[in-house]
Amino acid sequence: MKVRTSPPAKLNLFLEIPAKREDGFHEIDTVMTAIDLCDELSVESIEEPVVELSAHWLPSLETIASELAIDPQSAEAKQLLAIPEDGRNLVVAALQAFRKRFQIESGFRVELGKRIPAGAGMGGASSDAAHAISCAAQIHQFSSDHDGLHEIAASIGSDVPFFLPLPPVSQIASASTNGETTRRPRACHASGRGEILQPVDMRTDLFFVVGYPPASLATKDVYGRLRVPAEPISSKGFLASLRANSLEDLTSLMINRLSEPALEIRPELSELLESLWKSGLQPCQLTGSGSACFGIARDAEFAQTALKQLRANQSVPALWRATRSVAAAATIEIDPS
Ligand SMILES: C[C@](O)(CO)[C@H](O)COP(=O)(O)OP(=O)(O)OC[C@H]1O[C@@H](n2ccc(N)nc2=O)[C@H](O)[C@@H]1O
Ligand SMILES: Nc1ncnc2c1ncn2[C@@H]1O[C@H](COP(=O)(O)OP(=O)(O)OP(=O)(O)O)[C@@H](O)[C@H]1O
Repeated sequence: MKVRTSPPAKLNLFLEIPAKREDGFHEIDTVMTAIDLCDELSVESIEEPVVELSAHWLPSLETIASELAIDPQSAEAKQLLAIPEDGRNLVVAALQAFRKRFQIESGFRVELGKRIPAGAGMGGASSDAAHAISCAAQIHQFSSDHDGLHEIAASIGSDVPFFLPLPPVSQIASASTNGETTRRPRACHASGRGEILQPVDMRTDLFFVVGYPPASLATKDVYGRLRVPAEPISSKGFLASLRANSLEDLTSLMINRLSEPALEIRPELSELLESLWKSGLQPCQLTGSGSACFGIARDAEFAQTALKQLRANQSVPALWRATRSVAAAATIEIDPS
């Protein structure tokens, strides 16, 4: 059996880090939405007890390198655009964990088409891993509610559970019971290490322009430079504005506590942020641990206008994408071939 899905990227609209934990990770207080910038994943069951992955850029490595204004044969491109095909790829790690957990003898053959840049703070690898788990569950006829799926996801990475369907309401920590709860929301509040998820009722779509510069950032390095705030800001006010769809309030309430350490490592990100701001996309900020930055547009048309302007400005090369909020969890199609 072969199935297909399109793992989406995510943006952190709000990210505060209230504390460092004993286990070396940090407590986070974040609001994330998935966006319609998606990879393409196909997963097929095979008899051999292995996980085989082949990965490539969409539409091609050359096109992506040209947008980033780098030579596709250069060492820089090799470092920035490398996609591991072995156990370092979170898809392989997730499917191996799935086979081990459920004692599955057969293996998987996976094809991965990448559009989401890595080391971008857009959760691309995490989304691929979560969607691979959902595909494996579908192939082996596990319910998408199976407890084990969230456990496998959390063991692969802090951002991975966000991209699975949420557990039924009774299992969601302090879930709202007023009908706004859904298992495939466009936005979630995440706490703990990132695995305690609560859906957020976003009244309308949000529109964005996202920019990824020719520079990646390692999540570990960015957290490593963070100074935990003495007085963390709660996401409560931000969540209230998001529910009320009050874009003006969002401007003053948006925050990413990882911006400061990310900008210390990559000061050139300030130019990317400035160009987003100048094109009228406000508020704008870094997503996750960077290096991608985004700005909010008032509607889809404004996002397209800003996109054209940003692409015309050759002095700040980046993968610029106009995008909108979508559900994070997989919709899986059965491949008839
Ligand atoms: C920045 C965010 O993207 C915000 O959503 C996430 O917190 C990062 O999640 P992620 O990339 O899935 O991170 P992981 O792969 O679990 O961890 C990578 C490294 O980031 C740091 N890390 C990550 C998550 C967290 N809550 N606290 C941390 O301190 C740890 O040093 C860890 O070794
Ligand atoms: N499926 C995958 N696609 C691309 N890169 C992957 C994948 N799995 C593992 N990697 C490796 O993981 C590294 C970080 O990729 P990832 O997309 O997780 O970073 P990120 O954009 O910072 O996401 P996050 O916000 O989850 O930290 C890459 O440099 C790459 O070598």
